[in-house]
Amino acid sequence: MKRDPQCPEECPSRPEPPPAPRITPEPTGEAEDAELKCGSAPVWIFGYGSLVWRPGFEFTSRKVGFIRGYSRRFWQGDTFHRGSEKMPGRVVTLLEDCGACTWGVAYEVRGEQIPASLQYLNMREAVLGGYDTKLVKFHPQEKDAEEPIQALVYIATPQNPSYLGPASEEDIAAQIIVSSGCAGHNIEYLLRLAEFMRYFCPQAEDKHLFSIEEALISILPCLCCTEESVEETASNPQKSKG
Ligand SMILES: N[C@@H](CCC(=O)N[C@@H](CS)C(=O)NCC(=O)O)C(=O)O
Repeated sequence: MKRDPQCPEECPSRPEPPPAPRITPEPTGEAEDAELKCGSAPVWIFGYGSLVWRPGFEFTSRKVGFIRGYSRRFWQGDTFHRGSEKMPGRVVTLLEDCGACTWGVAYEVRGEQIPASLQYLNMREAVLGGYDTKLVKFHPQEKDAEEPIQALVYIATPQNPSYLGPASEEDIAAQIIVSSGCAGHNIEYLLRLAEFMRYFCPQAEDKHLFSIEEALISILPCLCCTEESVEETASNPQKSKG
């Protein structure tokens, strides 16, 4: 399979850093509190799913780029944001995959933004979504970017109770079509991620993502028409089946 040109052919020589300790949003003491709030060091948060188009927290800057050694997969179930207990939706997580790359957005947070963003993401990703935190090396797409940036990433591992694991792209598309939750329809989640990749990372490959989008459009052909029809179908998929 052709690899993304940015990715190494062989596995990265150095193993990834150990998983980040679970970050408690409230600093433990005065010193930590002051450091977090007034510390000059920024924290970078890497998003590769809904975070690329709906971060939901304040940030100082953001960069498009990639992390090595992972593939993005719609293998995490979601019974809150894009699904329900009865009809879980499917959202993305990362699968360790030597030689692969996952493209997304890294957000720089500083000062007061740090505790606020971590508290918000702890609730959205960990408590409601079943994701764990890990530290990874983020490679900005700018050609003149020297060093990779250490970033925090939220990954749903197979051990979390909402993990669904592999399925055919057709079955994943069919599950997405019938799922919606508090944040909106699962169709919107898929299409906005595909739109982000086409617009901001046109050079990147993501066969899994675009195969699911293709399967979804073959089931709901109206989706390839206009933005309005996408909104319309996302809010009322039964009607668009004709
Ligand atoms: N951690 C990934 C995936 C995040 C994700 O999609 N998490 C779900 C939680 S189940 C979410 O935040 N959904 C909000 C939404 O769908 O708008 C990322 O960095 O983007």
